[in-house]
Amino acid sequence: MSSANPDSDAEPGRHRAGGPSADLETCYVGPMRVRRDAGEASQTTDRRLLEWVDPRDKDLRADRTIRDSWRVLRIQSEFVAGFDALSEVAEAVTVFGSARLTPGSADYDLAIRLGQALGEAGYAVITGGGPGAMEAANQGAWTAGAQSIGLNIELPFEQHLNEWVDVGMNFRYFFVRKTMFVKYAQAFVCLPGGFGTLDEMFEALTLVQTKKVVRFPIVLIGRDHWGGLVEWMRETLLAKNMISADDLDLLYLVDEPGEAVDVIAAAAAGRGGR
Ligand SMILES: C/C(=C\CNc1ncnc2c1ncn2[C@@H]1O[C@H](COP(=O)(O)O)[C@@H](O)[C@H]1O)CO
Repeated sequence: MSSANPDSDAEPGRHRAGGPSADLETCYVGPMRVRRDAGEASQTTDRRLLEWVDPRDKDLRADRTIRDSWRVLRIQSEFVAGFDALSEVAEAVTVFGSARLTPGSADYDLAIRLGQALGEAGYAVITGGGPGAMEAANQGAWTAGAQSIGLNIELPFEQHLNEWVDVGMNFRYFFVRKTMFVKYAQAFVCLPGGFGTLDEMFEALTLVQTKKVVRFPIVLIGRDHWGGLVEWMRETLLAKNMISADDLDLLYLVDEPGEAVDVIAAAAAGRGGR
């Protein structure tokens, strides 16, 4: 492996006796599918990008400069690939939600129904391409005959695009993937979820609050899950004047997929859409 190419550690052509070994993990490094041992696999591209380098070490600092310059090209190429893959997507809604939902649970079923309702309303559905809510929303979209898009991310463990995705891409960089979630959607719907979903929801919220994004609503589906958080925003953040009352209006709390579709359609109509 060239030291000037810090993220390309697939080492093609390395031979091992005895064929594929059980202690190797299959994972994706950007678009590449590779088999590596667990230690190597935990070294994701994002982790290498954000790795701390001791600033007291002059040689390490110099090495970092070269590596980061090279890295910019890879980031650039990931943007190009993402723009190319998604430029033909028509009207789309990005759906976020827990990777840990299990088939048969009420929230998983809600995610399927949401994907289907969005698809039947004519929207392509974009998800993180993983398991749980993502897989369920993709299933719903696929069942409705809508475009079902999955934007996966390199993680430190085995990771596959779910089987319901018909346009899929594996990203190395979190922030590149996040750009695609926003750029090709006209609304976000957040299903019940944990830290990942909260991160995505708050990023969307700050983009809208700061008017970096002006075109879309953020719908939180599942009052049981989201109601407490919105209440905390009102009782704590608003009460302490850390947000304004208008900011709370950026979030739409609903329970049913049909209500989410209505909010999105109304927002589209308000900005001269369909
Ligand atoms: C934890 C598990 C799988 C992880 N796989 C993921 N694949 C793709 N996208 C993911 C994954 N995990 C999180 N995300 C993104 O964050 C959101 C969900 O995070 P949460 O913490 O589960 O709420 C989701 O919208 C994705 O974009 C299965 O064991």
